[in-house]
Amino acid sequence: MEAKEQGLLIVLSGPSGVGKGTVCAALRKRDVPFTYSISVTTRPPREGEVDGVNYFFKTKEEFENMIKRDEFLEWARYVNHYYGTPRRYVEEQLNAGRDVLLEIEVQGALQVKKKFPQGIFIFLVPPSLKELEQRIVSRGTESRDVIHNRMVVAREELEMMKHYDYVVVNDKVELACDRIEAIILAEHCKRERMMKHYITALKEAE
Ligand SMILES: Nc1nc2c(ncn2[C@@H]2O[C@H](COP(=O)(O)OP(=O)(O)O)[C@@H](O)[C@H]2O)c(=O)[nH]1
Ligand SMILES: Nc1ncnc2c1ncn2[C@@H]1O[C@H](COP(=O)(O)OP(=O)(O)O)[C@@H](O)[C@H]1O
Repeated sequence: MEAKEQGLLIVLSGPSGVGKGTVCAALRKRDVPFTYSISVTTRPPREGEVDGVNYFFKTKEEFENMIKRDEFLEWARYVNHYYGTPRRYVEEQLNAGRDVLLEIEVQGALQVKKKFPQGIFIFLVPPSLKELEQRIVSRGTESRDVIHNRMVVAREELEMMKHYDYVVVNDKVELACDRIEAIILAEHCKRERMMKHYITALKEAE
């Protein structure tokens, strides 16, 4: 008898500059078998970002047409730009039994929680707010004004931690990855998930 698991929807959020991108890149190197959803955004590409790899970069009009056609699982406006998760790819991957990781901000995560209450919601936090600002400054991709706006939003976002199932401190990247891997491993072993599959498998074997 084989207990085949369904894919898990994993949502990772956290304030700008906390290290979401860095931690996801480190998880990729570990060959953790996630499917990473690629978001659509109206934000201009940063140096080194590639269309279709980091994001699908679209105009405001293109984005708004995608909203009208109901092509997003969730979407939000964040610091003057639109960001959204294309629905179809995520649904296909979950149905194929693959875990899908969404790296999205809080408003979008709350929309996903309504549609997928069984999702796993992880909030990445910095060791301190001072360290957070330093990371955004040292990344060197944002102007002083944008950094100020992002710090204002970051303070509000930290309040939203209460909507998440898990909080992971990104003190050291490898430790943060260990924690995320541990959470996902444990979630795969959850009794209610396993029981559902065993009951299905038992019924099929009857
Ligand atoms: N709701 C939503 N947020 C997204 C999506 N893609 C990225 N984001 C979030 O948008 C915020 C800004 O992303 P970005 O401009 O790449 O900056 P950075 O993540 O701070 O480096 C981050 O909190 C991302 O997690 C998406 O598809 N939907
Ligand atoms: N654990 C960490 N310790 C020190 N610096 C980090 C850590 N995680 C990320 N950084 C640095 O912080 C900056 C912001 O990280 P990034 O992944 O771009 O954040 P986000 O995607 O959350 O906006 C980058 O310069 C990155 O190298």
